[in-house]
This record gives sequence, structure tokens and C-alpha cells, in this order.
Amino acid sequence: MQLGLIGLGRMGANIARRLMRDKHDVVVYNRSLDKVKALQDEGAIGVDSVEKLVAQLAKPRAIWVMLPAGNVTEHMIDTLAGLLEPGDIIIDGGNTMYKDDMRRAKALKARQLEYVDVGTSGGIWGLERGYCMMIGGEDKVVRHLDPLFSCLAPGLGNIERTPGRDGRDDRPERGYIHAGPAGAGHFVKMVHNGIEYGLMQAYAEGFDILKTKNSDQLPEDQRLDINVADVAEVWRRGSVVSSWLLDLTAIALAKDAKLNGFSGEVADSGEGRWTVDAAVEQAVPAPVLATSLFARFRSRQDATFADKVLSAMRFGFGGHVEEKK
Ligand SMILES: O=C(O)[C@H](O)[C@@H](O)[C@H](O)[C@H](O)COP(=O)(O)O
Repeated sequence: MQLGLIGLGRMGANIARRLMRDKHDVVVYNRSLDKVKALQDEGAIGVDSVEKLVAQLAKPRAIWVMLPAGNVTEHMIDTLAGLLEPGDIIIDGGNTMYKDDMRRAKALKARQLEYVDVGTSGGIWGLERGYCMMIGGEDKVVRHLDPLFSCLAPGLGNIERTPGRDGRDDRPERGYIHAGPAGAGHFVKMVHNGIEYGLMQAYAEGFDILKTKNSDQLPEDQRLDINVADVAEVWRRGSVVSSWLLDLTAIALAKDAKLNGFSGEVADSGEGRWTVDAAVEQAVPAPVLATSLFARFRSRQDATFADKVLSAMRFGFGGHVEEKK
């Protein structure tokens, strides 16, 4: 299948690569053209303007926008809306706020353009592992794009099948879900990231407690010098708390058990805040997720070892750099 792809950052470039590996035709555009050139050398058709990208694609066009959420994406979607023709499809694969999707889908529908939102998880590892995708949009449009989703998703892999799923939609088992109409994909991804904050915070606090067991504030006969790198490693193997986030923590601690390369000032891109907003709107008690968000704010005032563990995980899955000042 043919796809236009706008935005060749950490995620976009690897999405193009994974599609090309499966013989899909990818037409790419990026504001800085050196990234276009690099992808062109790997087999993509590269263009130097959005207009040329649109002109290269057969109808109905499918264009995946993989840009930072907010104004940059909004502006690009406005530009595309002015260039595309009825039946063409805009896909937003970034971390957009789901209410923006709902608004955009309605506005684009009035111009007979289709809109699909894709919450894309997997970060910098997606090329090899595949991307977990949470998709919102009209059923017929999502089905039309299926060859792309099927290629980008991890597939069944070697994860054991869940008993009781025979005869059901097999897309979730292959790593992507059609969650509902426009906005539903990013809503599910938003909650995914809210949970991500909570899980990360739990590991971070646990490792901080282990590490400070040798504090000189404790009575001398109660101090322990725990090897946190080894604890992370052993918990990966058969323990109840094993997970990919723990794998990433183990990688970071094996490299430097003090995490000296991290400032511990933990950034956030919005989805944790929106998850807490949704919890408030729906009157759902979400104390763990809310506290995890506030812990990130606190880290910017007074970073601890726990905050460095969080930074190490964010670097691990998303390549987010929180450098030491
Ligand atoms: O599922 C994922 O692959 C990640 O969640 C990814 O989407 C990204 O790395 C986050 O946006 C980081 O989010 P914060 O900046 O809010 O930590």
C-alpha cells in the first residue's frame, strides 16, 4: 500500500523503515531535508514540500502525520486539509489530545476528508519490536488502512495467547485495536500513558528505598548496601513485577548504578495531565496516577534518585534526554 509520511523524527523515520521492509511505498517529507535524503537512500520517495507529497500520492491518499502534538500538528493538518480531495485520509500518529481529534474529525468530515487518530506506543524500539497502536476513526477507513497497521504492529510474536479469545477480533492480539470513532485511539493511548506514569513511579520509589538503605541517617547496624542493578536484574526473571519498564531500568542501572548521567528533572508531554483531567471529569478516583504526575512536577524542584530512575526509563523507551545541568 502507498502512504505519505510527514515528520521523520525518532518515530516517523522508523515507521517509514518498517513499512518499506514490508514493500509498502512510502513518500516522505520532513522540514529539515537531510532526513528526507537519508530515507530516500533507503528506498523512500523523498519530496521537499507538502504540495509535492500530495501530488505524488494516488487517490484516495493516505497521509500519516508524525509530528509533535499541539500547534505543529494542528498547522500541518490545516495545510493538508487545503490540499487534499474528498475521500483522502489524514492519520495523526502523534500524542494528540483526544478532544482535538474529535473536533478535527468533525471539521474535516464537512470537507469530505477522513481522519484517523493513532496512539502509537513503542518509541525508539518500534522498528524491531513493532508498534502497539490504538486507533480511532470510521470502521471502513480503518479497514482500508489495515495493511499498514498490520505491518507496523508487533504481531502475535511469542506472547502466549490469552485463553477465551478464539473467534474474537484478532487485531488486539496482533498489537492494534480499533478502539472506536475519532478520538478513541488517542483517548486509550492517553490512559496508557497515565498508567505508564504510575508504573514508573512505583519502580522509581522502590529503587530509591533500596538504594538509601545504606544512608548514614540510619542506625549503623541497620544499614544495608543493596546492589540495585542486581535487584533489577533478578526481578526480571520470574518475579511478579517483571515488565518492559523494569527491563529498561535494569539496562540503565547495569550501565551506571548511580544514574549520574541523569538530572532527575522529569519532563511530561501532556498525557499524564489529560488522564488526570479525564479522571476528574468522570469522577473516577485515580490517586496513584495523579500523585505520579505531581511527583514529576516536584522532581523539577528537588530531584531524588527515584527521579533519576524515571528519567532513565523515559530515555530507555522514548530516547527523551534529561541532561544533567
Ligand atoms: O508509549 C510510548 O511509547 C511512550 O509513552 C511515548 O508515547 C512517549 O515516550 C511518551 O510520550 C513520553 O511521555 P511523557 O513525556 O509524558 O513522559
